[in-house]
Amino acid sequence: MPIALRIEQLNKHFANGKHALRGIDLTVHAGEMVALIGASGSGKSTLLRHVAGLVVADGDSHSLVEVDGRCVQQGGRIHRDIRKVRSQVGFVFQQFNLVDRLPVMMNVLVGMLHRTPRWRGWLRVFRPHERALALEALARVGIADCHAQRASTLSGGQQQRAAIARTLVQGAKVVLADEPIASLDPESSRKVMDILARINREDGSTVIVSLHQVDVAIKYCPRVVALHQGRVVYDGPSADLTPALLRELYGVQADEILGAALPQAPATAPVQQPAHGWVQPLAQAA
Ligand SMILES: Nc1ncnc2c1ncn2[C@@H]1O[C@H](COP(=O)(O)OP(=O)(O)OP(=O)(O)O)[C@@H](O)[C@H]1O
Repeated sequence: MPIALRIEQLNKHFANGKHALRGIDLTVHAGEMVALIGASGSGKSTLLRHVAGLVVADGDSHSLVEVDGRCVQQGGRIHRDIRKVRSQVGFVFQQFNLVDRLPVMMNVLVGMLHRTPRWRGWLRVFRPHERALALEALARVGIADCHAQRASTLSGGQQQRAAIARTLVQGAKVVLADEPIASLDPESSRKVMDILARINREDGSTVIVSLHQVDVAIKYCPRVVALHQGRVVYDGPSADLTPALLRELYGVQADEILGAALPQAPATAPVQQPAHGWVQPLAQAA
């Protein structure tokens, strides 16, 4: 399988001195569905934003981020052809990032702007076949009947599905979803996760989704990457992520990411080390 995402030696200090990412190395193959988990502040959003080229790594580093073989940023500098790479990367935000006052259809058509002449984007002139594609994308996410409504009139779950439809018309090979279900009710969350899984399965898109709760990650993603204080502390099969291992990796923070669905293991339960995947026990990572 070709490599969809390559991250090497990624370090990030913010201006306030916060060391948000610490030596991240990560390779994701095309067609994988990967969950990024970790407690609040562990660096999930920061990592995804580096992949999309929205945040730049430390300037003095030897860092590299490549998507689909193309450089996003290297050594703390965004690549000059970033627009080409960005067209391959769909970003789904926790807060949907739709334009409230515009119709749903127009919000979805925005995903096509990278391949339409600029004047058409300004004047919002889209061809019938482009509108048909947008409608098809809305049908795939189950909200075609809402296409003429203003985005602000949709429920949170519907807005998130519209945001996913936007990545569909974009033709993104890699979909980054940053806590896409964090502000949704359980039923809307299930629908959004089902849609992401379908895009991965049916279109072969690579999906990297950051999630707060490990039960959702295990249900939908064969591979989990766990962050703790800006480091990867686990990278392996989701099936091997037992509550006991999570407690070993996260200590008192484990309950935040365990979610309600997993049985509570006694804190003293022996930890089964998986055959592979356990990157660095917390005690050694500190
Ligand atoms: N622009 C910024 N300036 C300073 N510090 C930042 C900035 N963005 C993020 N941070 C800090 O970097 C760390 C990682 O933040 P990040 O948002 O990536 O975590 P997260 O795992 O996505 O958290 P959450 O699950 O709460 O969204 C946090 O300590 C956060 O406060």
